[in-house]
Amino acid sequence: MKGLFIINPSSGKQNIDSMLREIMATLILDQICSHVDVFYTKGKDDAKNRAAELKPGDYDFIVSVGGDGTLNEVTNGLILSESNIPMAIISAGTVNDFATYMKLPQTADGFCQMIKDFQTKKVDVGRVNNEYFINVLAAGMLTDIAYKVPKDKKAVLGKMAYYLEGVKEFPKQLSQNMTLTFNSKEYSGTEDIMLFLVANSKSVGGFADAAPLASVSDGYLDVMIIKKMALLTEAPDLIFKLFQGEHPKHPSIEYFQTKELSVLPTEQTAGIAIDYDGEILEEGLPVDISIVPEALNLIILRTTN
Ligand SMILES: Nc1ncnc2c1ncn2[C@@H]1O[C@H](COP(=O)(O)OP(=O)(O)OP(=O)(O)O)[C@@H](O)[C@H]1O
Repeated sequence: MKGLFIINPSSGKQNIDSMLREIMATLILDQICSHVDVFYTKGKDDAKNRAAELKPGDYDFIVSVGGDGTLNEVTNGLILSESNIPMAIISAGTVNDFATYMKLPQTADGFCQMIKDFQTKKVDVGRVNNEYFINVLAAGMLTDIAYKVPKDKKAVLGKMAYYLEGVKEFPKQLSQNMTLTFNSKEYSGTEDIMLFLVANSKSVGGFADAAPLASVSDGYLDVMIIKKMALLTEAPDLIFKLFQGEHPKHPSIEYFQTKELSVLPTEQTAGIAIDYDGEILEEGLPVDISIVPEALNLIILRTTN
C-alpha cells in the first residue's frame, strides 16, 4: 500500500515524533506499505489544500496527524478532492474528541495493526455553508475557548489550559445577549440561549457523552440548545443530569436530531462567533447547516462497530 501522512508539527502532543518514526518504520519493515510520503504543514489551510489536490488512486490511505483543527482541514480537503481515499487519524491535539469517540488506537503498534487490517467505515460529516465539520459546530458561552487558548499554553497544560480559560471567561460571557432563531423541520423557535451545539459524534469538548444520542453513521446531526437559565437554581440540576447523560431531558434544553437547520441572528447577536471543530467560521451568522451522509471513508479499529 501507499500512504500519505499530513502532519501538523505544531499540534499539542510533544512525544508524537518518536511515535511517527516507529509507525513509519513498522509500516515499511513489516511490508504493510511499499511507500510512505510525508507532508508537514506550515500554517493555516496547508493540510486542507494538500488533501484537496488528491486524485483517486494517488494513495491507498492518508493520515491526519494533529489536533481537531488539522482533522477538520484534512476532512474539508478530502471531500473537496472527491478522491474517496480512506483516511486514518493519529490524534496529536489537546482534546481529540472525534478520535476518542471512534476509539482509535493511541499506540504505534495499534495504529500499524489498524492499517494492516484496513477496515473502513463510512461516516457522515456536517456541512455549514461551504465548510465541513467532522465533530461539532457550536456557538455561545465558552465555545470560543478553543481559539482563545494559545498553542504554547496548550502544549504545556493540555486540557487544563481550556478549563482555566473557561473559568476566566465565564463571568464575562454570562452577561452577553444571545437571542437566536432556529429553523428546522423538527424544531423552530427564537431563544435566549447560553450556547448551542450541533454534534456529529457524542463526544464534545472533552465530555464523552455530551450528545448522548449522536452517531456518526445515522444520517442525522444532534442539536442541543441550552437556554438561558437561573444559574443558582437550575444549573446544578443540569450539571447533575449531564453526568448521568440525562441532560437532554432538562427543561432548559432543546435536544433534537435533524438533517437540516438554519440559525439566524437577531440585531444584537450578529457578531456571535461560530466554531466548527475548533476553527472559527469567518462569515459568522446566519448559517445553513446540514448532514452529508457517508461523506468520508474512515479507517477504524477492527473491533469498533
Ligand atoms: N507548522 C505550523 N505552525 C503553527 N501553526 C500551524 C502549523 N501548521 C498548521 N498550523 C495551524 O494549526 C491549526 C490546527 O491546530 P490543531 O487544532 O490541529 O492542533 P492543536 O491546536 O494543538 O490541537 P487541539 O485543537 O486539539 O487543541 C491549523 O488551523 C493551522 O492554522
